[in-house]
Amino acid sequence: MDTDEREHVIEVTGLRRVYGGGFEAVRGITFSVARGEIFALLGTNGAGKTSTVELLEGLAAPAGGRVRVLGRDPFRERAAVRPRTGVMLQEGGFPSELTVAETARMWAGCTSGARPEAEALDLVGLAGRRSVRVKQLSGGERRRLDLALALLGDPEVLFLDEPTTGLDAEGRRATWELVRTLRAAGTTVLLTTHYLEEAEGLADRLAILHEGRIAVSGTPAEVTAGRPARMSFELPDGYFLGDLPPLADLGVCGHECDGRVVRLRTTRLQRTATGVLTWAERAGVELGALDVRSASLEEAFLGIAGEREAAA
Ligand SMILES: Nc1ncnc2c1ncn2[C@@H]1O[C@H](COP(=O)(O)OP(=O)(O)OP(=O)(O)O)[C@@H](O)[C@H]1O
Repeated sequence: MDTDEREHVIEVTGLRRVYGGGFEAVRGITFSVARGEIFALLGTNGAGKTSTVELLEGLAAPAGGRVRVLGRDPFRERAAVRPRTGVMLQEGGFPSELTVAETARMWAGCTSGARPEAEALDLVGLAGRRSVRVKQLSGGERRRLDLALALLGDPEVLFLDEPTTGLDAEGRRATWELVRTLRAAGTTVLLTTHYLEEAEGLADRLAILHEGRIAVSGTPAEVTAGRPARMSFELPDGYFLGDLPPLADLGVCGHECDGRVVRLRTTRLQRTATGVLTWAERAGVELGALDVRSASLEEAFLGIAGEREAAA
C-alpha cells in the first residue's frame, strides 16, 4: 500500500518550538508518519531533533503549528495519547539502587495494560540481568533497560531518542532487529539518531534537520538520489592523473589527487568506472586500493551541512 493511502499516525504541520530566552529551536517543520513505518530524524548537534520529539511526546506545547499523534493533540489530550505510546528518552534517570526487575515492575505499575516485565526484559536481551542493580549496569545495558520500559505497554507508537547510543556493534544490531520485528507487528516508530547507517538500514523514510528546519526528507534512496558517487584508486609509479582520459568525458564532477591516490566524485558512476577500468586494462595498469561506492546517506548528510554552512 502507498504511504499516502495509509493512516497517518503522526502528523506534524508547521511545527515551532521556542525556548524561554526566545530561541527558536524548531522553525516550522512538516512531516507525517504512516502506521507501521519507521521514520528517522537526523541532524547535527542542536538541529532540533529532541526538541521536536518532545513535542510529539506531549512533554511541551508547540509555539506554533500543529502536531497530532493517533489523531489527537499529544499535549492537550495527553491522558488519551500517552497509554498508546512508548517513550525512550535520551536519559532514563531511574533509581540506581533498584534491580532491573524491580525497576521494570515499578514501571509496569504505572503503565496501563503492561505486558509481563520478564517478557519486556527478554525482548531486549536483559533476562539474565534481572537481579542486577541499575547502578551496576553498563551504559549499553541501561539503554536496553530504557527500551524495555518503553515496550512495557506494548505501544502502537514508539519514540526512540538515540536508542543505540553507547551500544556495542552487537547490541546495536540486536536493537535494529527488535525494531524491525516491532514494525512487522504494526508498531509505528519515530527515532532520532546520529548513526547514518542506522537510518539508512532501518528507516522507511527520514528527514534531515538543520537549524530547526527540514533540509531534505524522503526514503533513504530519495535522499541520496542526485548525490555524487565516489571512486578512488592508486596509480602505479610513473603514472599521473593526466594519463587518464579527460575526466569530464568520464562524467567526473570533482576530483582530488594526493600523490598517486586519486579520488573522483561522479554523477555517472557506471560511465566513470567503465572509463577508468577500460583505460587501465588497455594500458596494462594495475590500480591499487580500488574502491567504488554509490552515494550514501553520509554523503547526503555532509553535503547538506556543508552547503548550508557555505550559504550562511
Ligand atoms: N531548555 C532549553 N532552553 C533553551 N535552549 C534549548 C533548550 N533545550 C535545547 N535548547 C537549544 O535548542 C536547540 C536544539 O536542541 P535539541 O536538543 O533539540 O537538538 P538535537 O538535534 O536533539 O541535538 P543533539 O543531537 O545534540 O541531541 C539547541 O541549540 C539547544 O541548545
